[in-house]
Amino acid sequence: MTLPALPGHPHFAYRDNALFAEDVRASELAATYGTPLFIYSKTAMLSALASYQRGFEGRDAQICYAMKANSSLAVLQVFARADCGFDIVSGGELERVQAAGGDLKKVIFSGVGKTRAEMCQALAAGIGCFNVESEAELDVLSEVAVAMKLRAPVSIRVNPNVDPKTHPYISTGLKGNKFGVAHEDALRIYQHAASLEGLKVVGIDCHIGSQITEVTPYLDAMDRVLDLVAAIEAAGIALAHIDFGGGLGINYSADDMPPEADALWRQLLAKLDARGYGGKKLMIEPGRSLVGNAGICITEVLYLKPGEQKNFCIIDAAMNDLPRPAMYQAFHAIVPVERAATETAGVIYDVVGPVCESGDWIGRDRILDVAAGDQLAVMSAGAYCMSMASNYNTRGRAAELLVDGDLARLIRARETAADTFRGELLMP
Ligand SMILES: Cc1ncc(COP(=O)(O)O)c(C=O)c1O
Ligand SMILES: N[C@@H](CCCC[NH3+])C(=O)O
Repeated sequence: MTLPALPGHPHFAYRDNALFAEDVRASELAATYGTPLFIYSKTAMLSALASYQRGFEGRDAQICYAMKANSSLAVLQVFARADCGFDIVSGGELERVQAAGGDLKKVIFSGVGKTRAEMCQALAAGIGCFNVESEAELDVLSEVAVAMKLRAPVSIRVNPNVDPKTHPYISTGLKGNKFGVAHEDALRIYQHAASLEGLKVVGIDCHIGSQITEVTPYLDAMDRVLDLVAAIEAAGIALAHIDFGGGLGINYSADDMPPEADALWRQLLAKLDARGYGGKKLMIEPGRSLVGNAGICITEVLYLKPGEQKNFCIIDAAMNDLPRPAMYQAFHAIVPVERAATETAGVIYDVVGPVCESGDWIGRDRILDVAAGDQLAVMSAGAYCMSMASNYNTRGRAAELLVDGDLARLIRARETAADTFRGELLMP
């Protein structure tokens, strides 16, 4: 049996057949903290960030980490300390930025359904920009700001109608998606925004989708957005910044080969320069590409269940911990935490969790050489795993660790059952 290469994980590697997270042996962490267990590498996060920073060297650019990818406080702290802003989508995320010590002036607030209460909260906090997604939202935001005797800094999310060539559930910039305003309506809506008393137009933004592995959709979206910038500024509305969103993919397997962030931005900046907008302030909102390959989830094999059609490898992590396979048929590599010294043929398994749903699978048709009690690592689990985790089947959410060199720190305690029903009340 040929063991799969670890896709894109320089900070999670085997040493003498034992998987290490930076300089810490994963099996030792699992023995101390139990499973399922998320382990993040701080170095991996900072090196992913460094690729963007290299790409933007010498430019006026602000990286706003899209914290929906992983909003654990210690993860936010890593990015806040590295001078990042944050892209948020709820008042709850704003409170997380505050709790992690982030700079509120570097916060941008995206999302199609901001409530008045969230607008008040964000205005009072003094965030940097509201990325507004509809004309109706502009009117409400202006009203809320006027009532608070403030002016809300706004950018309007335009929908460039570009196919990002990714899973349909995570493409966002096509006609028919709920996000942003249509390209052809954008100028009129900007003129409306500029006329509202409670608003100050500061920028324009777009975000075309997630797990994008090609450069062309970005180049096309940039052209479409720059066409609008020209038209909006010709109408007398100045745009201080352009925000190109997030979306850059990671390599979950050898089939996904996205460009490096610095290489992507070299091409995008060349276009920006060629079109005469190289001096504009730039913003981006990367999520997955900063944290996705900086995390793994360690799980224990509970049972092996041979079957006529399928063999099942039942693990203690489930769709409530790792929802991406159930939601998008997403692929995560699954590898042994301690490899056998000699290779065997292995057996083909569907790797499934204990949740009562047929959709509760983590990997299909995986060749594994495992026994009950062994540990497996689900790779590329830093993004959209813990942040989308649930308590379905009254399963407490997993513990999380942050590793930095040979130091591992608990950054989230494992949830107990009592944690999951705190706040629930019995009838008198
Ligand atoms: C508005 C917005 N910005 C940024 C992101 C981050 O995307 P990604 O994690 O693909 O970089 C998303 C999620 O797709 C988003 O909806
Ligand atoms: N949750 C998705 C990405 C959604 C991006 C948010 N707009 C995923 O895991 O791939």
